[in-house]
Amino acid sequence: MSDWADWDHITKIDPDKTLYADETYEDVAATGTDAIEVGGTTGMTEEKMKRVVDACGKHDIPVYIEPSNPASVVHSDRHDGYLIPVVMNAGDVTWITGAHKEWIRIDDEIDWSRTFTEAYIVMNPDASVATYTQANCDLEADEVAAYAEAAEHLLGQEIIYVEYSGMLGDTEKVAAAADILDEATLFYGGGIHDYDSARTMAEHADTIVVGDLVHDEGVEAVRETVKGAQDAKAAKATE
Ligand SMILES: CC(C)=CCC/C(C)=C/CC/C(C)=C/CC/C(C)=C/COP(=O)(O)OP(=O)(O)O
Ligand SMILES: O=P(O)(O)OC[C@@H](O)CO
Ligand SMILES: [Mg+2]
Repeated sequence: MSDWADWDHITKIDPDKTLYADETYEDVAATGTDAIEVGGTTGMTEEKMKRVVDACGKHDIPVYIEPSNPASVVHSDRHDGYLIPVVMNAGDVTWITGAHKEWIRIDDEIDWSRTFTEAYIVMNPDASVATYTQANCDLEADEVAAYAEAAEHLLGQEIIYVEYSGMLGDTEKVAAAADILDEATLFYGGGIHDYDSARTMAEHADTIVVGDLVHDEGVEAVRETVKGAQDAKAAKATE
Protein backbone atom coordinates (compact mmCIF):
# COMPACT_ATOMS: atom_id res chain seq x y z
CA MET A 1 0.00 0.00 0.00
CA SER A 2 1.15 3.51 -0.74
CA ASP A 3 2.29 5.76 2.10
CA TRP A 4 -0.25 8.45 1.34
CA ALA A 5 -3.31 6.23 1.69
CA ASP A 6 -3.14 6.86 5.44
CA TRP A 7 -2.38 10.56 5.36
CA ASP A 8 -5.05 13.00 6.56
CA HIS A 9 -2.78 16.02 6.58
CA ILE A 10 0.40 17.15 4.83
CA THR A 11 2.47 20.19 5.70
CA LYS A 12 4.13 21.74 2.67
CA ILE A 13 7.35 23.60 3.35
CA ASP A 14 8.45 26.18 0.80
CA PRO A 15 12.29 26.26 0.87
CA ASP A 16 12.15 29.86 -0.34
CA LYS A 17 10.42 30.90 2.92
CA THR A 18 11.47 30.81 6.56
CA LEU A 19 9.67 29.13 9.43
CA TYR A 20 7.61 31.26 11.81
CA ALA A 21 9.48 33.08 14.61
CA ASP A 22 12.06 30.72 16.15
CA GLU A 23 10.22 27.50 15.28
CA THR A 24 12.12 24.46 13.99
CA TYR A 25 11.39 21.57 11.63
CA GLU A 26 11.19 19.39 14.73
CA ASP A 27 8.27 21.55 15.90
CA VAL A 28 6.61 21.09 12.49
CA ALA A 29 7.06 17.31 12.67
CA ALA A 30 5.45 17.34 16.13
CA THR A 31 2.18 19.00 15.01
CA GLY A 32 0.58 15.65 14.21
CA THR A 33 0.82 16.25 10.45
CA ASP A 34 1.32 12.95 8.60
CA ALA A 35 4.00 13.98 6.13
CA ILE A 36 6.13 16.87 4.95
CA GLU A 37 6.27 17.86 1.31
CA VAL A 38 9.07 20.20 0.32
CA GLY A 39 8.31 22.41 -2.66
CA GLY A 40 7.31 25.79 -4.04
CA THR A 41 7.15 27.47 -7.41
CA THR A 42 9.22 30.63 -7.21
CA GLY A 43 12.80 31.07 -6.02
CA MET A 44 13.53 27.35 -5.97
CA THR A 45 17.15 26.16 -6.06
CA GLU A 46 18.89 22.88 -5.38
CA GLU A 47 20.72 24.42 -2.44
CA LYS A 48 17.56 25.67 -0.69
CA MET A 49 15.85 22.35 -1.34
CA LYS A 50 18.78 20.40 0.09
CA ARG A 51 18.96 22.49 3.24
CA VAL A 52 15.29 21.93 4.06
CA VAL A 53 15.25 18.24 3.11
CA ASP A 54 18.28 17.57 5.31
CA ALA A 55 16.72 19.42 8.25
CA CYS A 56 13.29 17.76 7.93
CA GLY A 57 14.75 14.32 7.30
CA LYS A 58 16.19 14.15 10.81
CA HIS A 59 12.73 13.77 12.32
CA ASP A 60 10.40 10.83 12.51
CA ILE A 61 8.00 11.77 9.72
CA PRO A 62 7.82 10.94 5.99
CA VAL A 63 9.50 13.62 3.86
CA TYR A 64 8.82 13.92 0.14
CA ILE A 65 10.39 16.28 -2.36
CA GLU A 66 7.91 17.97 -4.68
CA PRO A 67 10.03 19.61 -7.38
CA SER A 68 8.76 22.47 -9.52
CA ASN A 69 11.61 22.05 -12.01
CA PRO A 70 14.29 19.45 -12.76
CA ALA A 71 17.00 21.64 -11.19
CA SER A 72 15.39 21.53 -7.76
CA VAL A 73 15.52 17.75 -7.42
CA VAL A 74 18.03 16.65 -4.80
CA HIS A 75 19.01 13.10 -3.95
CA SER A 76 19.67 12.00 -0.39
CA ASP A 77 18.95 9.16 2.01
CA ARG A 78 17.29 11.62 4.33
CA HIS A 79 13.96 11.71 2.53
CA ASP A 80 11.39 9.08 1.66
CA GLY A 81 10.65 9.87 -1.95
CA TYR A 82 9.67 12.16 -4.78
CA LEU A 83 6.21 13.38 -5.70
CA ILE A 84 6.45 14.69 -9.25
CA PRO A 85 3.67 16.98 -10.43
CA VAL A 86 1.93 16.58 -13.78
CA VAL A 87 -0.44 19.47 -14.46
CA MET A 88 -3.63 18.27 -16.13
CA ASN A 89 -4.79 21.76 -17.13
CA ALA A 90 -1.40 23.28 -18.02
CA GLY A 91 -1.32 25.56 -21.05
CA ASP A 92 2.16 24.43 -22.02
CA VAL A 93 3.13 20.77 -22.42
CA THR A 94 6.34 21.47 -20.51
CA TRP A 95 4.33 20.92 -17.31
CA ILE A 96 2.64 17.74 -18.55
CA THR A 97 5.58 15.82 -20.00
CA GLY A 98 8.28 18.23 -21.21
CA ALA A 99 10.07 18.95 -17.93
CA HIS A 100 9.77 15.26 -17.11
CA LYS A 101 11.52 14.28 -20.33
CA GLU A 102 14.31 16.79 -19.61
CA TRP A 103 14.70 15.62 -16.02
CA ILE A 104 15.00 11.98 -17.08
CA ARG A 105 17.50 12.95 -19.75
CA ILE A 106 19.83 14.85 -17.40
CA ASP A 107 19.47 12.98 -14.09
CA ASP A 108 21.10 9.56 -13.90
CA GLU A 109 20.31 8.98 -10.23
CA ILE A 110 16.52 8.68 -10.44
CA ASP A 111 15.22 6.05 -8.03
CA TRP A 112 11.97 4.86 -9.60
CA SER A 113 11.12 2.71 -6.57
CA ARG A 114 10.33 5.87 -4.58
CA THR A 115 9.21 8.21 -7.34
CA PHE A 116 5.48 8.86 -7.79
CA THR A 117 3.33 11.39 -9.61
CA GLU A 118 0.61 13.80 -8.56
CA ALA A 119 -1.96 14.86 -11.15
CA TYR A 120 -2.53 18.53 -10.42
CA ILE A 121 -5.63 20.51 -11.33
CA VAL A 122 -4.54 24.12 -10.79
CA MET A 123 -7.53 26.27 -9.81
CA ASN A 124 -6.38 29.69 -8.53
CA PRO A 125 -5.48 31.94 -11.49
CA ASP A 126 -3.65 34.35 -9.14
CA ALA A 127 -1.20 31.74 -7.77
CA SER A 128 2.37 31.64 -9.09
CA VAL A 129 1.84 28.03 -10.04
CA ALA A 130 -1.00 29.06 -12.38
CA THR A 131 1.15 31.68 -14.13
CA TYR A 132 4.12 29.33 -14.22
CA THR A 133 2.18 26.53 -15.91
CA GLN A 134 -0.17 28.83 -17.89
CA ALA A 135 -3.03 26.85 -16.43
CA ASN A 136 -6.59 27.32 -17.57
CA CYS A 137 -8.26 27.75 -14.18
CA ASP A 138 -11.65 28.75 -15.52
CA LEU A 139 -13.26 25.37 -14.93
CA GLU A 140 -16.78 24.35 -13.95
CA ALA A 141 -17.32 21.57 -11.42
CA ASP A 142 -18.04 19.01 -14.13
CA GLU A 143 -14.78 19.91 -15.87
CA VAL A 144 -12.80 19.50 -12.64
CA ALA A 145 -14.45 16.10 -12.20
CA ALA A 146 -13.65 15.14 -15.79
CA TYR A 147 -9.98 16.08 -15.34
CA ALA A 148 -9.90 13.99 -12.16
CA GLU A 149 -11.50 11.05 -13.95
CA ALA A 150 -9.11 11.37 -16.90
CA ALA A 151 -6.17 11.45 -14.49
CA GLU A 152 -7.30 8.31 -12.69
CA HIS A 153 -8.69 6.21 -15.50
CA LEU A 154 -6.87 7.32 -18.63
CA LEU A 155 -3.50 8.18 -17.13
CA GLY A 156 -3.50 5.77 -14.18
CA GLN A 157 -2.70 8.45 -11.61
CA GLU A 158 -2.85 7.43 -7.95
CA ILE A 159 -2.90 10.98 -6.55
CA ILE A 160 -5.17 13.73 -7.85
CA TYR A 161 -4.34 17.17 -6.41
CA VAL A 162 -6.92 19.97 -6.52
CA GLU A 163 -4.66 23.01 -6.03
CA TYR A 164 -6.03 26.37 -4.93
CA SER A 165 -2.67 27.58 -3.54
CA GLY A 166 -3.22 30.88 -1.70
CA MET A 167 -7.03 30.79 -1.56
CA LEU A 168 -9.71 28.58 -0.09
CA GLY A 169 -11.34 26.63 -2.90
CA ASP A 170 -14.89 26.08 -4.06
CA THR A 171 -16.20 23.09 -2.10
CA GLU A 172 -18.59 22.17 -4.91
CA LYS A 173 -15.61 21.68 -7.25
CA VAL A 174 -13.57 19.75 -4.68
CA ALA A 175 -16.60 17.54 -3.98
CA ALA A 176 -17.08 16.94 -7.71
CA ALA A 177 -13.54 15.58 -7.94
CA ALA A 178 -13.98 13.52 -4.76
CA ASP A 179 -17.23 11.95 -5.97
CA ILE A 180 -15.85 10.81 -9.30
CA LEU A 181 -12.73 9.05 -8.02
CA ASP A 182 -12.68 5.31 -7.36
CA GLU A 183 -9.33 4.29 -5.89
CA ALA A 184 -7.17 7.37 -6.39
CA THR A 185 -6.36 9.58 -3.41
CA LEU A 186 -7.60 13.17 -3.53
CA PHE A 187 -5.26 15.85 -2.18
CA TYR A 188 -6.66 19.31 -1.61
CA GLY A 189 -4.46 22.36 -0.96
CA GLY A 190 -5.09 26.09 -0.74
CA GLY A 191 -6.01 28.65 1.89
CA ILE A 192 -6.50 26.29 4.82
CA HIS A 193 -5.93 28.48 7.86
CA ASP A 194 -7.90 27.15 10.84
CA TYR A 195 -9.88 24.22 12.25
CA ASP A 196 -13.04 24.95 10.25
CA SER A 197 -11.44 25.40 6.85
CA ALA A 198 -9.41 22.22 7.40
CA ARG A 199 -12.44 20.25 8.50
CA THR A 200 -14.59 21.45 5.59
CA MET A 201 -12.01 20.56 2.93
CA ALA A 202 -11.20 17.24 4.63
CA GLU A 203 -14.87 16.29 4.42
CA HIS A 204 -14.32 16.07 0.65
CA ALA A 205 -10.62 15.40 0.11
CA ASP A 206 -8.75 12.36 1.43
CA THR A 207 -5.73 14.45 2.38
CA ILE A 208 -5.43 18.18 2.97
CA VAL A 209 -2.25 20.13 2.35
CA VAL A 210 -1.33 23.15 4.46
CA GLY A 211 1.36 25.45 3.10
CA ASP A 212 1.51 29.20 3.81
CA LEU A 213 0.07 28.82 7.33
CA VAL A 214 3.16 27.10 8.70
CA HIS A 215 5.34 29.96 7.48
CA ASP A 216 2.96 32.82 8.33
CA GLU A 217 1.35 31.71 11.60
CA GLY A 218 3.36 28.75 12.83
CA VAL A 219 2.88 25.34 14.35
CA GLU A 220 0.06 26.11 16.79
CA ALA A 221 -2.13 27.16 13.85
CA VAL A 222 -1.07 24.06 11.91
CA ARG A 223 -2.03 21.87 14.86
CA GLU A 224 -5.62 23.20 14.65
CA THR A 225 -5.79 22.17 10.98
CA VAL A 226 -4.53 18.68 11.86
CA LYS A 227 -7.39 18.40 14.35
CA GLY A 228 -9.89 19.56 11.71
CA ALA A 229 -8.65 16.95 9.24
CA GLN A 230 -8.68 14.15 11.81
CA ASP A 231 -12.18 15.03 13.05
CA ALA A 232 -13.53 15.07 9.50
CA LYS A 233 -12.01 11.62 8.91
CA ALA A 234 -13.45 10.25 12.14
CA ALA A 235 -16.90 11.60 11.25
CA LYS A 236 -16.69 10.01 7.78
CA ALA A 237 -15.73 6.67 9.31
CA THR A 238 -18.93 6.55 11.35
CA GLU A 239 -21.22 7.60 8.47
C1 LIG B 1 9.74 16.89 -13.90
C2 LIG B 1 10.15 17.70 -12.74
C3 LIG B 1 11.27 17.17 -11.93
C4 LIG B 1 9.58 18.88 -12.40
C5 LIG B 1 8.40 19.51 -13.05
C6 LIG B 1 7.17 19.35 -12.20
C7 LIG B 1 6.03 20.26 -12.62
C8 LIG B 1 5.17 19.81 -13.73
C9 LIG B 1 5.81 21.43 -11.94
C10 LIG B 1 4.71 22.36 -12.23
C11 LIG B 1 4.46 23.33 -11.06
C12 LIG B 1 3.98 22.65 -9.81
C13 LIG B 1 2.71 21.91 -9.86
C14 LIG B 1 4.75 22.72 -8.69
C15 LIG B 1 4.43 22.04 -7.40
C16 LIG B 1 4.65 22.92 -6.20
C17 LIG B 1 3.61 23.97 -5.96
C18 LIG B 1 2.29 23.89 -6.57
C19 LIG B 1 3.89 24.96 -5.15
C20 LIG B 1 2.93 26.06 -4.79
O1 LIG B 1 3.10 27.08 -5.62
P1 LIG B 1 2.65 28.59 -5.30
O2 LIG B 1 2.05 28.67 -3.95
O3 LIG B 1 1.82 29.04 -6.45
O4 LIG B 1 4.06 29.28 -5.38
P2 LIG B 1 4.91 30.15 -4.34
O5 LIG B 1 4.41 29.82 -2.96
O6 LIG B 1 6.31 29.72 -4.60
O7 LIG B 1 4.64 31.55 -4.75
O1 LIG C 1 -0.12 27.65 0.77
P1 LIG C 1 -1.54 27.16 0.82
O2 LIG C 1 -2.55 28.17 0.35
O3 LIG C 1 -1.86 26.56 2.16
O4 LIG C 1 -1.62 25.96 -0.25
C1 LIG C 1 -1.04 24.73 0.04
C2 LIG C 1 -0.54 24.00 -1.20
O5 LIG C 1 -1.57 23.42 -1.92
C3 LIG C 1 0.33 24.85 -2.08
O6 LIG C 1 0.91 24.05 -3.06
MG1 LIG D 1 2.60 29.19 -2.03
